[in-house]
Amino acid sequence: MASINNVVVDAFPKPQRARGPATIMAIGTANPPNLYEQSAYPDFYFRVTNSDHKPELKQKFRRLCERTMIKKRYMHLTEELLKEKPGMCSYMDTSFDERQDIVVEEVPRLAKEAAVKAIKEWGRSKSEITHLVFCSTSGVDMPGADYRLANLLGLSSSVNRIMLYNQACHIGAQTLRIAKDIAENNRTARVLVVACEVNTLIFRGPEERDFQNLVAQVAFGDGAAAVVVGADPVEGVESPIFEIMAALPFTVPETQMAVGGQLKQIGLTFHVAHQLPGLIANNLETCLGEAMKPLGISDWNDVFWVAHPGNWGIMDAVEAKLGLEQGKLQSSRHVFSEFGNMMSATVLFVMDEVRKRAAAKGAATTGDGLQWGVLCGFGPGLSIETLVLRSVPL
Ligand SMILES: CC(C)(COP(=O)(O)OP(=O)(O)OC[C@H]1O[C@@H](n2cnc3c(N)ncnc32)[C@H](O)[C@@H]1OP(=O)(O)O)[C@@H](O)C(=O)NCCC(=O)NCCSC(=O)CC(=O)O
Repeated sequence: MASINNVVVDAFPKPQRARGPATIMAIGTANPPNLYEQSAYPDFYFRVTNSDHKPELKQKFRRLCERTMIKKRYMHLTEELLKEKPGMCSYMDTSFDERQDIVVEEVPRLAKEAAVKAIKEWGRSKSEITHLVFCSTSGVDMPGADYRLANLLGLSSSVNRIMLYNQACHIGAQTLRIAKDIAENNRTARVLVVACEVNTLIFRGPEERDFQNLVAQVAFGDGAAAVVVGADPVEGVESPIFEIMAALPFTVPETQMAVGGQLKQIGLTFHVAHQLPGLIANNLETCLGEAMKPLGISDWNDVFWVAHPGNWGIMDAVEAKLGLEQGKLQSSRHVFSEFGNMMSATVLFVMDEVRKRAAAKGAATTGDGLQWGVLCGFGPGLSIETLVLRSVPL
């Protein structure tokens, strides 16, 4: 009986484990064409939501916009489009369906723009993409945005699709953790990781008593990022950018109220606790210590940083708590100020910025001249994702 079982088991193909670590081989990003200067946003927002009769609230909103330190954001929504959808401009009207109609189309469309760029940089045929790991906080659908994206790109009908909806910011780093597991356990796997956020669900009119809604309106921008991950790169064909040496998730106990949102008939509501910067900063060192233990690194200035920015206060708190030199979070601050918080896609934009900045200044490695780096994602849970990256020579 045992030998018959062995024959049956042997008949199935066994995935071959990779020799080396999962490697990031390409990064592509995309944003919608509509650019909003943060300094002009209060005028736009109060006009389209018919709220100009609330000058004090508008002044408060203007101060919040300034406090974010965001300069620009990109959004799918335009004044023309919003005029056709008055429910989305109100504070409390039932408007889920009209929001959903937009994101079902726009999330895969924007994702495709980023994915096409990543596949082009990767340099191999899209038919060689074996896995698609897609995350988005922008709506839900059946079949999902992963299905639509696979069709738009013309991926193989046997591509192994994974769709992660409604997780917010840390999921960008988490998709890389999932891709690492896939790539290292399947030597020939080539994983297209895509994070796409079209924050149409969050846009709502202002209301004096709802501070959390005002905060949600000042910070989020639309963006998509795509990354190709695989192990054992084919020499002369695939070019490594970063290797993913370790990936550690951590859920901070008793902090589920720190950040989160609810999908409702009025859209996606969002809340952030005032304590969030401190909570992240106070727990990050434990995560970094665990992740970096095999390397014996405990000075966080000895590594390059790819951190989800969250907001300006979070970056200030992390810098202060970990004693980071000014400039360590330069790429995070740059992406936040140029694009706003694009939730899951943001950390992948930061990774792109780190390698581009390194190349532009003639650094010795993709990690700003350093060998080792950390990639951090923060989101509801409170969830902290920590990845250890190794750069490659430039
Ligand atoms: C909006 C912010 C600039 C606010 O910054 P601060 O927290 O430092 O605000 P502050 O203390 O200076 O206060 C600014 C103004 O708000 C008022 N204010 C503060 N708290 C208030 C409250 N609970 N109710 C009413 N008003 C309040 C203050 O009195 C002040 O008003 P006045 O001006 O009248 O004096 C910042 O939180 C931000 O950039 N947020 C971006 C969104 C965000 O945090 N995203 C989540 C990141 S987490 C993430 O990315 C993970 C994920 O989402 O998954």
